[in-house]
Amino acid sequence: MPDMTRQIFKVLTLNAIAAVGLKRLPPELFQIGQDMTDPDVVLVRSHNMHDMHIPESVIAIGRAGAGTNNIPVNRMNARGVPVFNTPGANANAVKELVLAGMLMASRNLIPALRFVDNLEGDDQTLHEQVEAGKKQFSGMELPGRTLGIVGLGKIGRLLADATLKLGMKVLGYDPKITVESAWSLSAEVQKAHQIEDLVRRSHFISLHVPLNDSTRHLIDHDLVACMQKNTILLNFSRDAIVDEDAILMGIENGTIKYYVCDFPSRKLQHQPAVITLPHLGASTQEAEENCAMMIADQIIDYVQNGNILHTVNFPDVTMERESPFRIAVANANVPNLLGQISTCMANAGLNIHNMVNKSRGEMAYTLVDTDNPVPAETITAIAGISGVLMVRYLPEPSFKANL
Ligand SMILES: NC(=O)c1ccc[n+]([C@@H]2O[C@H](COP(=O)([O-])OP(=O)(O)OC[C@H]3O[C@@H](n4cnc5c(N)ncnc54)[C@H](O)[C@@H]3O)[C@@H](O)[C@H]2O)c1
Ligand SMILES: O=C(O)[C@H](O)COP(=O)(O)O
Repeated sequence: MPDMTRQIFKVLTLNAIAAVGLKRLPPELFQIGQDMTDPDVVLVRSHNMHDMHIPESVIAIGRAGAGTNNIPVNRMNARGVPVFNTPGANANAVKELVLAGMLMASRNLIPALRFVDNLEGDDQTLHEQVEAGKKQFSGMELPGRTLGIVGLGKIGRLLADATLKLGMKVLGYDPKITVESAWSLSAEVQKAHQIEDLVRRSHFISLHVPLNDSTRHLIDHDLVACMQKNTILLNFSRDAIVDEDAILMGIENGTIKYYVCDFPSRKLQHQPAVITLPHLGASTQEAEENCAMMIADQIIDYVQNGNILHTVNFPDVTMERESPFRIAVANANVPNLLGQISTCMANAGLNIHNMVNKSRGEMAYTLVDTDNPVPAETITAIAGISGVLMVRYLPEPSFKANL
């Protein structure tokens, strides 16, 4: 059970988080460092946390970015620790880099640059070689071409809007599309019912799905075999969304003209038809600052009020403060747990002022405001209920001093 008398929360940063975000964490409440023992909160970007010991003191992990495949979310589920991320905060940066990737590929810009770099002789000779050599880099234009977007979330939708404005036809595939995404998706995006259908009909294919068990090697030999000749495939999601052997086979047999991605690997290095960037998708000042500010605000609200917005393992649960006394409970989503929590509170003679309970998959989360202070024994009793994963008592600061 977290230490409820703690006045200062220790924040361990595993990557550089933009200063403008860290500054939002009030110094009277948060102590921030890269080398922090027993942290309460971990802030991270792409640092791989899978092999890391995550101390029992941790009550939240904040990913300043979108992908959480570098975080052991299942392990955190078992401990009732929410894993926050910042959906959309870096989406424009990725969209712009995908557009750059499409243009680099459609106009053969990388081999063209290499060609110019290797020219020798005086200006006159250079000029002659340029005019004689440029035809090998003749490209194609985007209007009228079809872009297939796999994953119509924050990035996929922005990319759809931008490419429609460039005159492209856009096909979309997303069997798990959210209601919010569907509402904000342009009506001009045509729906592909199967990914094979999208792949067959697209000149460009761009991947914008999270990496998980169902998307690992989504682009495999079978799907590459469905592609048109000279397809341009863009992957700014994660390396393992594609089977690199299938990509290299597709390049060899002329199915894939370019594979443009953000994830270098030994297999892909020095392949002329592969354009690899060093994981630059979210590396703009704007995206880094947006992510840092968003994650800081979410963490402050969670630490102080128990409110949860934008995690990958908890339901969104927020409740306005109407009373100074609040408990937050993360528990397994099984019958009768709420009843047992209420019983503990009734046993202490506590009147419930307001309460909200939501579940997401196997995780449930409850906020309860009471009219009176919650005794330490009641918190201990709730923590002892089988299935309760984490309990926090969150009195408003002036009441906390009395704990
Ligand atoms: N290169 C970078 O620097 C960079 C930056 C940001 C995000 N990313 C990656 O891009 C991914 C997407 O980011 P986002 O902000 O758009 O996330 P998002 O959660 O807003 O969108 C992901 C979409 O993928 C859909 N999806 C899930 N499984 C699918 C499947 N099997 N087939 C088709 N669609 C599926 C979801 O329904 C959702 O709409 C992130 O998870 C991250 O891995 C990379
Ligand atoms: O998923 C993401 O948000 C991106 O991959 C960005 O990663 P980064 O924060 O390490 O640049």
